[in-house]
Amino acid sequence: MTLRATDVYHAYGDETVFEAVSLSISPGEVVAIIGPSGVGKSTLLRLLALFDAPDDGSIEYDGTDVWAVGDRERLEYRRRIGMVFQEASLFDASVVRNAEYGLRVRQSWTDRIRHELASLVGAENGTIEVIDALDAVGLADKADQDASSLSGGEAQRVAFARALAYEPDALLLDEPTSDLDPRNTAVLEEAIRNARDRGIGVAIATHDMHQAERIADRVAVLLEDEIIEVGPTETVFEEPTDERTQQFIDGELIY
Ligand SMILES: Nc1ncnc2c1ncn2[C@@H]1O[C@H](COP(=O)(O)OP(=O)(O)OP(=O)(O)O)[C@@H](O)[C@H]1O
Repeated sequence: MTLRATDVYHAYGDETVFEAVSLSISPGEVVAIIGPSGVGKSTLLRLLALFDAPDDGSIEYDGTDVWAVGDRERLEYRRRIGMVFQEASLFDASVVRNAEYGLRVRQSWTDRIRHELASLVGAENGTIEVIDALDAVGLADKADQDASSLSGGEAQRVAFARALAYEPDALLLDEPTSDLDPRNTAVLEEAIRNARDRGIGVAIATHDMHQAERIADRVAVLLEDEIIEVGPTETVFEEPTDERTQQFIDGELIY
């Protein structure tokens, strides 16, 4: 499913965040959104995830203006999106209970059928999708552990598994590794690549330029109310068309 923001204007009260932002995320690509703190990266992800409606412009999923359809249809679209925030925000329950939360919200099969199928393939502590998702972040062996006993990095990996478990069409990631050490970051980056390779479209807001270089297919630079540049990662980092992009990457553009 292709997500697209077209000429989106958004403000909080009198404070304009951006004027006319356009960005698309296609199936099977990772798009990194970079830019200074407070420029609106999280806001853009929230708009793409349908948490908030844009004040002007449109958000389209596969060409459908999702704020022009009814609430029920929009909810169906919303369920096709997985979102991961900077904070894992897990429930006080086991790892597997946390990881299966999104799936429960979306599920169309009964628990019993899912668990029966899971037990057929030897995944006794959860459904197939949940065990797969926990496996993708290297935590299948901790499925029955209390989430409260996890490290911050492991908790964030469970939050990613929770988003992955119900097989979303797109993943929107808001600085998901900003509090993580290099090892946990590497595990999540590998899981992001694998999700991309399975056809999931990924948008990630990040302050880590090296991370953007490592995992993004395209990079969008958000600055001064607009996206000043968007293009293939190598082009944006090696031969940016806007001199402010180079200044930002070099750390010379401070807001
Ligand atoms: N709920 C809100 N109410 C009012 N203002 C808000 C709200 N959320 C964000 N803002 C403001 O909108 C602007 C953009 O915030 P946003 O969090 O989208 O930026 P960001 O680029 O993600 O920042 P960071 O990199 O620090 O996470 C900021 O000036 C912020 O203070």
